[in-house]
Amino acid sequence: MSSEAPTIVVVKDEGELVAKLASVIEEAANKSIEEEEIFKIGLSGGSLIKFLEKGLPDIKTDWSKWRFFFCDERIVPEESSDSTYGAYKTALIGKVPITEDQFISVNTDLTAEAAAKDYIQKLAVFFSPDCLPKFHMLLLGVGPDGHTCSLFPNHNLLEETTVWVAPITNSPKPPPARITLTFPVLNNAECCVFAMAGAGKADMVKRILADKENLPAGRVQPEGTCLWILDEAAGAYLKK
Ligand SMILES: O=C1O[C@H](COP(=O)(O)O)[C@@H](O)[C@H](O)[C@H]1O
Repeated sequence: MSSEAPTIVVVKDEGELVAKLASVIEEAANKSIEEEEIFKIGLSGGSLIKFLEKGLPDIKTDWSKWRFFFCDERIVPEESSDSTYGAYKTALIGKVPITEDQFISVNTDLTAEAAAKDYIQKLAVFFSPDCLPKFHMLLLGVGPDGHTCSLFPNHNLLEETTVWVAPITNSPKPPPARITLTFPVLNNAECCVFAMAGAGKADMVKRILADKENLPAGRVQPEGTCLWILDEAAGAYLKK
């Protein structure tokens, strides 16, 4: 695990955050495509979706080389307002030149346990089964309790080291059934990026980045780089 401190970038407002996030993604995507002919990016849900809806259309890239994975997903029908895949389809299809088959989606017709196993099989098509998946980039959020992906404080999944993707059926935040990438996979990524805006995030940002409380999002310390992009409101309690 890297002991490097994360890089923290504070920009003025949500508009600048969207632009910065898009430029970071663009650079990583074009590098990966040049080197490997593919860009493997993991998406979180929640507030990140609207940042990507606004920022991705401006990216200059070979979109056909992108593959979108899910850092976590809720076990609900795609039509549900809780479905992360459903939200990304609405946010991105038709606005960036990508197709549904570029999303490696979770089979939410299954139970959480079966869906997690099935997603591991889907990942194994893109990553060697002999070692941990190495995503080019994982885009992450932080909930009000410090959770990231569907890794919640004091939950036994925080200690899960045997599987790439784990089920959870007692999520403290609804809906209760979800699947999530586990810490070994998060921390094997080439780059993890947190993007957060608004005063509502400020206290949690301070607890993780300044006070270094042992909260799930603070345990993301990847092999590669870790970048936090904040607007001034979210970064308000960090020392200048
Ligand atoms: O439930 C979830 O919450 C987190 C944080 O969402 P936010 O709206 O507070 O940014 C999200 O990263 C995760 O993917 C999602 O399932």
